[in-house]
Amino acid sequence: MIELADLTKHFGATVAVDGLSFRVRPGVVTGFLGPNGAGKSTAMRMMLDLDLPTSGSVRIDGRHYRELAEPLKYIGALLEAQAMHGGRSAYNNLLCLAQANRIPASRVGEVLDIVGLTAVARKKVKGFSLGMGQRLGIAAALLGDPEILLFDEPVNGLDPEGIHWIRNLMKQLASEGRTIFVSSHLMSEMALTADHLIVIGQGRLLADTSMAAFIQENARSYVRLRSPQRERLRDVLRSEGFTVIETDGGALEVNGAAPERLGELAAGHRIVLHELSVERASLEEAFMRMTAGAVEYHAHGAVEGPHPGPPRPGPPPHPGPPPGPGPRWGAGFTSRAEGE
Ligand SMILES: Nc1ncnc2c1ncn2[C@@H]1O[C@H](COP(=O)(O)OP(=O)(O)OP(=O)(O)O)[C@@H](O)[C@H]1O
Repeated sequence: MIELADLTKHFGATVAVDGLSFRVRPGVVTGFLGPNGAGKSTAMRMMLDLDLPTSGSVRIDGRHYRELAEPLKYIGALLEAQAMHGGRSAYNNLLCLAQANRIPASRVGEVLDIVGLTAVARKKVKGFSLGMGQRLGIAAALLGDPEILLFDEPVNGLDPEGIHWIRNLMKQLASEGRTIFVSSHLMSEMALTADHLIVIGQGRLLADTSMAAFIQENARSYVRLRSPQRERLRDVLRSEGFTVIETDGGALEVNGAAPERLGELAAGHRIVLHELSVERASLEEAFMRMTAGAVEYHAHGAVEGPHPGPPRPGPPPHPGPPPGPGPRWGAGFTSRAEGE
């Protein structure tokens, strides 16, 4: 379990994380979403004691990171940039990490096996592909057999096979009762992986809910119908109590209806249908709608809710243009970011 209590981080005038409070629970994959610059990486870095909070706290199984005698045995992380020694082999990189954390050397072979790098264990890391590097980073995160794992953008730049592998690994780790917390900008992938979602915008909590509830509450599912007898169909549907939206493209959209019922109604009135399709609400649509008011930068008019409705109140505007992204440190668990 990870617990954030009123966690706040300022970088000069930039408020990167603003009073965040939530819990990440074991046994499920929890997705961490937010537009660029929302504060996801900063929050994750504070979970790992790589950035110091300006105020508030993070507890790992009830304790602060610094109170954990052997932190790698509690929490492992794959951050965006990995701090691996390119001139050393995969095996030696992990062995150094194991020795520094009093983890038996036998565990190195085990984690290399889990991530499928046994065959290249003695090869220098500088020759590794992006996918191999990600696998090695995950091996490092798994080294202490921790109950809690953080993954910051784990599928960035990976091919479909690599993405599939990481997805299944995270699900497997969660099914073992571990706490899995993962950030990603790939909505379709997140929709397949996460059971629960934490959504932030401009450093503040926007949602802490199940994947299903988030999509249901923030996006629309509807049935689309096309017919050469459009007006008749519309009148029949309305007389049956359905809410029908007429689109510019000539289709009819019906919210919250079973497609079977609509098809039977059309057949009962001898109305020809050219299309009867279900449009399921997507995580991407729900995310765009929820965060439309909370993006740090976006092209004019580029971010709009996918369907009409009152705009949601977003957090107040950002206090000012932030500096460029801060330096990224890997999962070496030793260095603090500059700029503090
Ligand atoms: N070391 C730093 N020094 C100064 N500002 C920083 C530093 N790290 C992050 N920031 C700023 O804090 C804010 C949050 O950044 P952060 O990287 O945590 O967001 P993010 O949600 O992970 O973004 P992305 O999705 O683009 O990776 C941004 O405005 C960023 O420019």
